[in-house]
Amino acid sequence: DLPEGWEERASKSQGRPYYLNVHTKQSQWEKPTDPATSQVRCSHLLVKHVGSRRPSSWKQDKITRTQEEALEMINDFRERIVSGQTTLPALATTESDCSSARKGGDLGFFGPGQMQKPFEEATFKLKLDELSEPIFTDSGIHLILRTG
Ligand SMILES: N=C(N)NCCC[C@H](NC(=O)[C@@H]1CCC/C1=C/[C@H](COP(=O)(O)O)NC=O)C(N)=O
Repeated sequence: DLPEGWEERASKSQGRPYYLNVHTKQSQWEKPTDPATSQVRCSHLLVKHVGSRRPSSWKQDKITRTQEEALEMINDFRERIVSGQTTLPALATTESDCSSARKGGDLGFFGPGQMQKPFEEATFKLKLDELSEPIFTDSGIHLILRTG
């Protein structure tokens, strides 16, 4: 039978089973041979505000914008990505208040317990290549793109 963390699911369209990683909700056609990983990968764009746990960044030594202004910026950025005018990695490079900006927002792989809960839960819920709604953490307001 299947290695730990995998479940077999009947595919409606293809008339053959696919396999679901119960930790990351990712699915695949190939029958798994290894235990399911609980690691996911994402890139994010963070806009900090005066209420952020660390209201400072590579962009701005003292961040004074309000949470409301940060949300307006995040919504504008999200529109520009959804409309295809730009991409999250490109925008994160110049606009993100996180040091990951220098890597297009890439945070690498992480598992449960590493990131603040709202961020972790949002990332695990996203499908591959899906862009989140604005996500609020103590760091500020994020857009998350699931990449792995
Ligand atoms: N494992 C990896 N790659 N790095 C460790 C991340 C530690 C983690 N960080 C976060 O949860 C915030 C929200 C999501 C991303 C993130 C990035 C923060 C945001 O900036 P800050 O509020 O710290 O100034 N910058 C770096 O940590 C935490 N448990 O505090």
